[in-house]
Amino acid sequence: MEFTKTPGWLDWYAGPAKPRFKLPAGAVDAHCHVFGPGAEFAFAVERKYTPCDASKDQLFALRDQLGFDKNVVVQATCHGADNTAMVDALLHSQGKARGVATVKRSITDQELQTLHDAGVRGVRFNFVKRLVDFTPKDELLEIANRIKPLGWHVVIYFEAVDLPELWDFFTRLPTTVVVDHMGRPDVSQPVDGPEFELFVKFMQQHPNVWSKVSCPERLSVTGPKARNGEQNAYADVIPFARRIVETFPDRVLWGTDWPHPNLKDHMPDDGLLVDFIPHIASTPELQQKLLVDNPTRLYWGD
Ligand SMILES: O=C(O)c1cc(C(=O)O)oc(=O)c1
Repeated sequence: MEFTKTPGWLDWYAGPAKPRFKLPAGAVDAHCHVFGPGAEFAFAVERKYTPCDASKDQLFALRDQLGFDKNVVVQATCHGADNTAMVDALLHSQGKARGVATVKRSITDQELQTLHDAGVRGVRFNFVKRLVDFTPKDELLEIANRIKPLGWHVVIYFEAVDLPELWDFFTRLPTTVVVDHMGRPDVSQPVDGPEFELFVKFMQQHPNVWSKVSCPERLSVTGPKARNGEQNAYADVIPFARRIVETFPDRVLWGTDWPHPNLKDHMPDDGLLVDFIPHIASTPELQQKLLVDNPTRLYWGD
């Protein structure tokens, strides 16, 4: 099938810099996606955007260029609950990729087992209204209870302003819960202001909650952008990510978010995004946990 990209769509950055920061051996890019290719893996009818293609081979080339060992491929909303493209990436990764799927309550036990055998270790629940239609909470809770015996976790994506309303639901989830992109804080507010304090409290009170300290390019208001060799990109996000890494060193993950869906302003150079990591995990010990130990435990623990 032929697809026309959403107007204004920014394609991923070709030819990223070799990072100056040398990733530790066994490092995992724990949040990235594949898009299609649309001609092979059609985008979902219910999608809210139509991206450029971003294939598994292009993802694996990026992995090698940046110096990562492995990937966690998260089902992108443009593929809805059709996990075929993501699973195809896992199956062609030679054990170097795990996945997070989107499933509906109609999924059978056999289908769940097939996803598990391919390398899926979690499901994603999305509450960002511009990306997905609403799914009833009882359906999500039912799914969470069904994936728990497989040893999977739940990945949640939401905006910081919605945390109060979603709190009761999140805290009822029976599995490990991984928050995408630090719950999307408004980084123009103080790092010790009420909004981010609520997120810290969420993690403090619930030891099953982890966070990805990813997507500075989405959260930053002031920049500077990770382009043209910039070594001090997204300065306004650093205090937020650093606080989470230093307070919860054993419950944090990092990912590129390649191919960076729905960016409006600029497309980062993924090599320079890797150079952002030492600003938020400032010691070799914190880097080892963030990039190797935590993702390996969560995704390759079995
Ligand atoms: O903020 C976004 O637009 C976004 C979208 C998706 C997706 O469409 O799956 O995933 C992300 O991690 C972030």
